[in-house]
Amino acid sequence: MNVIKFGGSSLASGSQLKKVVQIVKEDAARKIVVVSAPGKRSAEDEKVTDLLIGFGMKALVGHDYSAVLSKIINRYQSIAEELGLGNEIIDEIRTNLDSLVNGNKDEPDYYLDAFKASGENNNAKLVAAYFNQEGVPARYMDPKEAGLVVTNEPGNAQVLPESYEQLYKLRESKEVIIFPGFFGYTKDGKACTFSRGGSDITGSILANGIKAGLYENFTDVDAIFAANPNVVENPIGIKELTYREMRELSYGGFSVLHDEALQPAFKLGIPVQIKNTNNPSAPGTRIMKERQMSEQSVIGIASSSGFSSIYIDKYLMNREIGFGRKVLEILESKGISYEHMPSGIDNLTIILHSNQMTTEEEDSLLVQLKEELDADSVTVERNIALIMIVGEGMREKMFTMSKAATAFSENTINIDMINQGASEVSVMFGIQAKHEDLAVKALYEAFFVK
Ligand SMILES: Nc1ncnc2c1ncn2[C@@H]1O[C@H](COP(=O)(O)OP(=O)(O)O)[C@@H](O)[C@H]1O
Ligand SMILES: N[C@@H](CC(=O)OP(=O)(O)O)C(=O)O
Repeated sequence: MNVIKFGGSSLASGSQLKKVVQIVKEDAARKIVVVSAPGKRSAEDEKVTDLLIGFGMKALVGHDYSAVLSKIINRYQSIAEELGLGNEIIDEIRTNLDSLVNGNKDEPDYYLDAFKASGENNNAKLVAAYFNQEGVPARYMDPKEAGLVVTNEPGNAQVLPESYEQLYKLRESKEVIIFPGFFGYTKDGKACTFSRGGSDITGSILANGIKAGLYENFTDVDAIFAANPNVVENPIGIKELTYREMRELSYGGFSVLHDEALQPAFKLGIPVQIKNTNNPSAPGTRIMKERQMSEQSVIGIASSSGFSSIYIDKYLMNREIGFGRKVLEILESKGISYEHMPSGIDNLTIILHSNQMTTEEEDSLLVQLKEELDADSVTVERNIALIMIVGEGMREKMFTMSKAATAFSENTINIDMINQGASEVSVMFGIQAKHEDLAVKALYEAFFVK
């Protein structure tokens, strides 16, 4: 039995949904279908989730939301009309959207999460109606009824372990199950979403819960490419990846699969297959425990921006017992998480997501670090991008670092930080964000073209 997830791009219009039903019909193992909210039909289009956030924000502060609400209803309506579905489903969606406004505004994060979750929830109902019309017996599944329980962290929910056992019973369904992605319910019954792009996580959780043979993730590209196709022209497609490689690449910026979406499948060794809804016969990319090794040491190059790098310098730091603990305690007291912390004898760099602080808060953090640590200097670099080169084969090949360093220097890109993960599956470079695309192109050229 397989779990099959369709992303927003695969559900953006009626013609996309026609492909989806065809794909599900082709393989009787495809019993659990996870759906996102309708995504973009073109580069300029808006995702229904983004429209819902706009709707929720306006409703929260009492502003006029009628225009954005009409846009949302029109998205569902145009899909329903294209598919020849009756008015019933649109009436149901309209009633649901109207009711969201009356949620509890005393808890703004949960209030907004109910809006966000409705995008996939209403779409799952629409997709189930369409499947039945097309002769595929299907049933919408409410995540609450299914027992998908999550932590009380709106916009960043984590699955609770008891969910897996509860979800196992979905195997018994005679009909194809249409399960809305992106959210679950807290123990006290509130809808709570995963982070953005989180329908991928739902698919993986369900794959674990029903002990699936395969988790198929359908999107709008033929494969996971060795570099972001929006940066590098015609990058090569990757046939196979290990879980570890994919984890590093999706963390590093390969937005095609959410970086939290591997763990549940990985725990049971369930392979994940990325496929293209618009070209389902393309083999796609398979992610699994082990892969066939090739001559190629590096398998992918990822990048992401929006980081700050705080540099702390103190003579004899290496001798000072508890120095690292003090640094981390200061971050913890401010509710700040850090991404990486490479260190030298007398210095330490902390890489963190810039969006955790305003510039003023960052300045006051620097003062606090300097004073409480009695540091010689504490400085910050903003607008840092992280570039990651990833590949299991890097452990054996000694020249990877020199090749990367040459690519940077030939393009006069200064490396602010280097961090080799303990797993030796990746190396990370911190550079000025303005050089991000150039760095990816240069590394792609060095490892895949030359
Ligand atoms: N290395 C990569 N390989 C493939 N796609 C990538 C990569 N990096 C970024 N992407 C982008 O990810 C997109 C697919 O992810 P997403 O938009 O979340 O799809 P969906 O709507 O199916 O959830 C692709 O269209 C592509 O632009
Ligand atoms: N619709 C949600 C969740 C999601 O996973 O969407 P998509 O599959 O289109 O990335 C979002 O936009 O964040």
